[in-house]
Order: sequence, then C-alpha cells, then structure tokens
Amino acid sequence: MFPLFIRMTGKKVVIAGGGRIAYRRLLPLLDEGAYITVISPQAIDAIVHLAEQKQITWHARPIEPADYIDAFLIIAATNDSSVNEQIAAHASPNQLVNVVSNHLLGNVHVPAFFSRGKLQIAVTTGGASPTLAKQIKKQLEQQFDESFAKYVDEQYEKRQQRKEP
Ligand SMILES: C[C@@]1(CC(=O)O)c2cc3[nH]c(cc4nc(cc5[nH]c(cc(n2)[C@H]1CCC(=O)O)[C@@](C)(CC(=O)O)[C@@H]5CCC(=O)O)C(CC(=O)O)=C4CCC(=O)O)c(CCC(=O)O)c3CC(=O)O
Ligand SMILES: NC(=O)C1=CN([C@@H]2O[C@H](COP(=O)(O)OP(=O)(O)OC[C@H]3O[C@@H](n4cnc5c(N)ncnc54)[C@H](O)[C@@H]3O)[C@@H](O)[C@H]2O)C=CC1
Repeated sequence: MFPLFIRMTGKKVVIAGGGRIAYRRLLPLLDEGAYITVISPQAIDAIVHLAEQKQITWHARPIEPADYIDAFLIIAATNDSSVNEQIAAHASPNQLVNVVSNHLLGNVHVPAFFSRGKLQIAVTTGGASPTLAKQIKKQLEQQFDESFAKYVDEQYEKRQQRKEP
C-alpha cells in the first residue's frame, strides 16, 4: 500500500450503506468539502439529518452500478459483504474504492488518523489489526497534543511569507 493524502474538495463520493461505519467515513469527507451521496435503504438518524439539511444526498434504496459510475471515491459500507464485493467488482480500475468489510478488496484503506492544524498523522496496519492502529493513534494523540496545531500553523505562515515576492 502506498500512502497518499488526497484533496477531496469538490470530489464526488458515493457511499453504499447508511450505518455507523458509513457515517464514520462520511464526516471527515464532508469536512473536506466532498460532494457526498449515500445510497442505502435505511440510514441512521445522523445521516437522515444531514440529508434533510441538504449537506449530503441520500437515496433510500439498494445501490446499483449506475450510482457510482462517475464517482471519484466509492465507499462500500453495507452490512452485506456480497453487495460490497459486487461494488468492488463493478468499479472501474481508475476509481478509488474502499471496502469496509474486507481488507483484500478495493484499492484504498482508511487509516486511524487525527489532525493538529495542518499536521495530520495517520496509522494503518493494512487490515492486520485496525484495533492496534487505533491504539497507536491514541498514543500519538497524547504525544502530539493540541499545542502542535499552533506550532505547525505558525510554520506554515512563515513559509508562505518566504514564498511571497
Ligand atoms: C481494511 C479496513 C477497511 C477500510 O479501509 O475502510 C478495515 C477493515 C476491517 N475492520 C474490521 C473491524 C474493526 N475495525 C475497527 C476500527 C477501525 N477500522 C479502521 C480501518 C480499517 N478497517 C481498514 C484497515 C486499517 C488498518 O488496518 O489499519 C479504522 C482504523 C479507521 C476507520 O474505520 O475509521 C478504525 C479505527 C478508528 C479510530 O478510532 O481511529 C474496529 C474497532 C472499533 O470500531 O473500535 C473493529 C472491530 C474489532 C476488530 O475486528 O478488530 C473488520 C472486521 C469486520 C467484520 O467483523 O465484519 C474489517 C474487515 C477485514 O478485516 O477485512
Ligand atoms: N472498517 C471498519 O472499521 C469496520 C467495518 N465493519 C464492517 O462494516 C459493515 C457495516 O457496519 P455498520 O455500519 O455498523 O452496519 P449497519 O448494519 O449499521 O449498516 C449497514 C447499512 O447497509 C445498508 N445496506 C444493506 N444492503 C444494502 C444495499 N444492497 N445497498 C445499499 N445499502 C445497503 C443498510 O440499509 C444499513 O444502512 C459491517 O457489516 C462490517 O462488515 C465493522 C466494524 C468496523
């Protein structure tokens, strides 16, 4: 696996499934300014609420291949692993696909991560132990406390000023 940090502003994201895991994927993507469509017969209240506020689109039905034909990122987060497998199989090789139920499918994994301003720290075990990734992230959260946000953002300002003519 090759680590990348992806600018998601304005990108189309299709999420299959409307449960807890779908919502965990959705929130940081929404923060990044992605256009999110959830396709799922049922959805948890928090997702329904975001749809009512028009922050995302929700279609209350099972996913179909036409739903994600032009998505930049597809997240297969249903509780039916055969549906998630079908999504991985139907996606184009040039789309990013994240499958929450099987680390061997899709072409991107979501790490455990946190931010301190522009500092972002992400940890993955490649599906070996998501719980270990979460534990390591928690330790790093203590080590790199909130004060790093100020430090990193100051460094950023200084670098920007040096670049200006
Ligand atoms: C491949 C990947 C999918 C992807 O890329 O989306 C994946 C796959 C699977 N996870 C499973 C289970 C659990 N995952 C967690 C937690 C997290 N899982 C996350 C990522 C990933 N999980 C990706 C690999 C990343 C890596 O390896 O480092 C984190 C880091 C990020 C996030 O999800 O936001 C987040 C911590 C967030 C945080 O707090 O920071 C917990 C614990 C909990 O929820 O508290 C459990 C239950 C305990 C257990 O089973 O270990 C199962 C079995 C499912 C089943 O039983 O059907 C599969 C399927 C499989 O193993 O194939
Ligand atoms: N990656 C991770 O961190 C973890 C992944 N998992 C996996 O994630 C899966 C989902 O977990 P939860 O969100 O808690 O499940 P959930 O049961 O709360 O939600 C599943 C959602 O999928 C929808 N769905 C079912 N069939 C569908 C279809 N054909 N098309 C579209 N949507 C459909 C349901 O309506 C529901 O909204 C679990 O079954 C498990 O395999 C579980 C724990 C952690």
